[in-house]
Amino acid sequence: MGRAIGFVFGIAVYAFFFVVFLYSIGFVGNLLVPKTIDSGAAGPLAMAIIVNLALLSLFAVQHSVMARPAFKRAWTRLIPAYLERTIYVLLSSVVLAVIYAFWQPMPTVIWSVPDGLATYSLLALFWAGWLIVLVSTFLISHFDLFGLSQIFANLRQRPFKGAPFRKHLFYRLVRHPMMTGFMIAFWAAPVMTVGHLLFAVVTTAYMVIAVYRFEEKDLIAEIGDEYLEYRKEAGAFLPKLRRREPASQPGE
Ligand SMILES: C[S@@+](CC[C@H](N)C(=O)[O-])C[C@H]1O[C@@H](n2cnc3c(N)ncnc32)[C@H](O)[C@@H]1O
Repeated sequence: MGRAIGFVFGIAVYAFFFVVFLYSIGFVGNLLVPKTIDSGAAGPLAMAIIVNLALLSLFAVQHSVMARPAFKRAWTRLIPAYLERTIYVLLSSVVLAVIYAFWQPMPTVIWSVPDGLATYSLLALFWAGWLIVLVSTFLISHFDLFGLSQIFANLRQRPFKGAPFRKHLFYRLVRHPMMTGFMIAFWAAPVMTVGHLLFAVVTTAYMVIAVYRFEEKDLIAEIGDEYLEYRKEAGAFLPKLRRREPASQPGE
């Protein structure tokens, strides 16, 4: 009975996450959803900056603290281990929903590209960014990342074996394609307002810090030399430029 409830809870959390993910696209892209990054009446600028920075900090703290191995070890003494990822996904989604609900618009326009090719190119980049994010989750293991494999293994009373370390497709070129996708989606805006720029700058800074300060340290501790070698082969967010080998001379 407990296992079935855990399974239904995990599925419900995944459905909630997916709605929040779709809302994120609308929020950042000013598309379809009722509240977007630029919608609503603007209040005092200083207050908007304080509120928005507090909201983004809330996400950074929740997302980074709960992902640390030491936190997970302590946390899983209080909750069933198979629900750890599900609860992480739930709280991350709730914090994102809070950000979208309380975000303060800062509508001064920084840039606005002319209609036509420039706008279409940025919109294509915007959608490409989100697609890279989604595809990357499947390249690692979508169902592990969002807790579904864990609740399914528990339902079947099987041990959960996490996904192996991956170095294929996007991950052959860059070590953090999901973050690259987010960065593209956040910066590729035909109309960039002060609020949107604040969001793009802070989230990009957070992703760079979180990757170098936390995620890669954990990966090196877990995988060791293989990850250190991988760092030489693939760039963090952009593919490495490879120097062409000089053509060998006759007789060499
Ligand atoms: C939200 S994902 C982001 C992955 C990566 N930073 C990216 O941007 O594509 C974070 C999880 O992916 C795992 N991860 C990172 N690189 C991986 C790889 N190459 N293969 C398998 N798992 C990986 C980390 O251990 C962490 O649990």
